Amino acid sequence: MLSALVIRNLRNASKLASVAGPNSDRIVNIKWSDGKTGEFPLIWLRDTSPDAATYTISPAMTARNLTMLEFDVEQKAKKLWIDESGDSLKIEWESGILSTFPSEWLQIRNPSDQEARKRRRKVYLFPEETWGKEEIERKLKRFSHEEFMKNDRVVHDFLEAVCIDGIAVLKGAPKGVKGAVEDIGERTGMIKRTHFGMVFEVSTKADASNMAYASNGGLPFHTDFPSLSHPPQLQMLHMLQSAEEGGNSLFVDGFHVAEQLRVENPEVFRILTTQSMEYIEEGYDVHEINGKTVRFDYDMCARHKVIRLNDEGKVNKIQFGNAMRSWFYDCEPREVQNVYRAMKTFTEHCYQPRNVLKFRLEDGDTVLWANQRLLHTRDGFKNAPGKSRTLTGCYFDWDIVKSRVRFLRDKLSLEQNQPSA
Ligand SMILES: C[N+](C)(C)CCCC(=O)O
Ligand SMILES: O=C(O)CCC(=O)C(=O)O
Ligand SMILES: [Fe+2]
Repeated sequence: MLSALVIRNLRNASKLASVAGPNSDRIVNIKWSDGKTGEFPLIWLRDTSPDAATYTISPAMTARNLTMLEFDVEQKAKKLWIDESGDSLKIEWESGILSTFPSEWLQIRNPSDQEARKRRRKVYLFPEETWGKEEIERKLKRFSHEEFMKNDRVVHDFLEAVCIDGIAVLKGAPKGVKGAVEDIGERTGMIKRTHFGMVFEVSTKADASNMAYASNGGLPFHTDFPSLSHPPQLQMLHMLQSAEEGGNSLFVDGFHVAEQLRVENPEVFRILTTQSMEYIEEGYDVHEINGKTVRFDYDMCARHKVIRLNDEGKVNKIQFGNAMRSWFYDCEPREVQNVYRAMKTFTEHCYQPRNVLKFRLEDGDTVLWANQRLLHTRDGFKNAPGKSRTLTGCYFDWDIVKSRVRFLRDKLSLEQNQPSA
């Protein structure tokens, strides 16, 4: 939707000076009075025309009315001109439709402006930098739980920090009171349910369904659920009862470790980005769903590369968990030794002091992080008599979290808000 901010900026947009074309490539050339220029494909102008015949824009929906089956991709303009005030480009199409493109509308979307394209790419909320210990200790963002619960701006800033830094902290929820995870979940969007329930509890339990529940020992660095083909993209933990000693939280930026390996150990990087690992998770978990205690049996199996690259060769996913790693290596037997060497080197990098963020969650603190980027763990702990270390937690997926960030940018007319249509 057009936010108040865009409307405000519209009044400040520089004037349109001239329009020429379309040329033989069906490009319309535009000049602004400040000297800026723009190349706009004619068919794109027809397709994105901000008028009610082209788009349905209501509070409940933003959607294109045109169908590709009926859309004439060769259609022509009858007439193109800049209105007298210089505020907008007008196009009258062969079909009779009249389009009006305000100057600011064209500036924001200018396809030949690299800055405009760069600005648009920020809408995906991808991280721009990875971190080591020093960087994250300097920039880790912490917010008040109470403020998060009542102030939308804090929800925005907290979730934005998680998108960019991969981790952020909420401090000081009422101590020892259950429900903080559910409350934060509601402010964030939709909790992602797993075979451990909507909200899980981490404490030492009999018949433990997971290593985190099995003892008060430390755990190895891992991402949660390499056993799933689509592991949750974010994880949250809230401290209900901290240990008397130990039980610290440790995090490492797996994207950072991967970039280190790319430079410092290319052979290990090659193996981890090409050889997939299989993970299994077989057992059952007993938890409550809608007030009923249920036993959920599972036999999960999935395979991933420890480091996944996107089409441009950028690191975009990390999956590793030694407890669930299976026995199967889909490669020649003589290659297996080097696969183990690679996993070992990767793990050693995760533990290097230059990479590790370590802090203690106090009672009432919550941490939310990117589960397909950061590896996490805890160190061993000792409980005070009668006080068993207990956390609650849940998972989210990026679409929901990022949707909330964009929604709040629009609702609060923040500078980072971007148009949908
Ligand atoms: C924390 N818990 C038990 C809900 C899930 C752990 C998933 C994993 O160990 O990969
Ligand atoms: O006990 C902890 O602090 C974390 C345990 C863990 O790895 C998890 O809950 O996923
Ligand atoms: Fe975990």
